[in-house]
Amino acid sequence: MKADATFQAPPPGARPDWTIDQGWEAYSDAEHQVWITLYERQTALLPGRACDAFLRGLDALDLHRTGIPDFARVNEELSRLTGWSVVAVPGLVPDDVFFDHLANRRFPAGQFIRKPQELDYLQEPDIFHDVFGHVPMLTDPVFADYMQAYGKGGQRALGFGHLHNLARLYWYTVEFGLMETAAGLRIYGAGIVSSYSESRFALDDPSPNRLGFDLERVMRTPYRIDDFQQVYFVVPALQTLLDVTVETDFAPLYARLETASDIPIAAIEPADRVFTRGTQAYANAGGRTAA
Ligand SMILES: C[C@H](O)[C@H](O)[C@H]1CNc2nc(N)[nH]c(=O)c2N1
Ligand SMILES: N[C@@H](Cc1ccccc1)C(=O)O
Ligand SMILES: [Fe+2]
Repeated sequence: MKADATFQAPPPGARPDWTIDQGWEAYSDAEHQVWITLYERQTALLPGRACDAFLRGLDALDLHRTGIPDFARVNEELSRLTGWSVVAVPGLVPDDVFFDHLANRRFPAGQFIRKPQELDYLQEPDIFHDVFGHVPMLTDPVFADYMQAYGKGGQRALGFGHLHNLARLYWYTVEFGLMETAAGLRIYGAGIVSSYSESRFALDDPSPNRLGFDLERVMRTPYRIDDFQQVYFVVPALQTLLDVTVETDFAPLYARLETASDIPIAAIEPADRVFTRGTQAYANAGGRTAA
């Protein structure tokens, strides 16, 4: 289901808000096995790589090794912790629908799971990316508030015609964010923690730039949806991310962005705080199509 302008009505069987029943009883043994394989690979890799909030959330929700989690069970704990819940959707939903869910502390998660032959690369977010990647962070009170604020900000950005700028903020934080900690850089972005290869690449590979997070800078930086990122942005703490985004009125920022040029994806600007000056070797060699 592509969330493009030609398909804005919910598919047959979905509710007006695009949600569907998870239908947990209907997952096959093979589908549960895909979850278990992915879960075990990631949980072996993530201690020392994912941030504490993610690892704590993973423990708290007990997204068990025994198969695809039942949203009803996850929601008991999640709603108790931060008032968030997970709702099932058929795939990508239109932007306004997505933001309405977030603004009401509902996270729309794909109901389907990837096929065993596509463990490592997906076009559309499946239940593993959405639930394993995103939901643990929603147990953190600060991140929980950030996601809700983002949903409200999304509604506002649509009104200003600046969703493309706000989408970059989501991409470089919620999906591909890194955090600076006393123990070193850690991952909090869902696109990284749910990926076996990128959870190593994002922290260890000499190729990508790793730069300090700056709101306007991020909103001027395009991103890649087809391969590992060429730049990651590092926040000092989740609280800092929440504070700057909530305290900044984006309206004047959007107005400035009308005339500001995009920053080339691999560029380093004089004002950037540089954690890693990447070689860009991976991207320059052609990325995943060359590998
Ligand atoms: C910009 C916006 O955040 C993005 O395009 C939305 C659209 N619809 C979505 N729908 C689902 N199910 N999951 C998503 O992450 C998104 N992302
Ligand atoms: N402060 C933003 C809203 C927002 C908050 C948090 C994250 C993203 C956006 C605005 O004025 O539009
Ligand atoms: Fe995602």
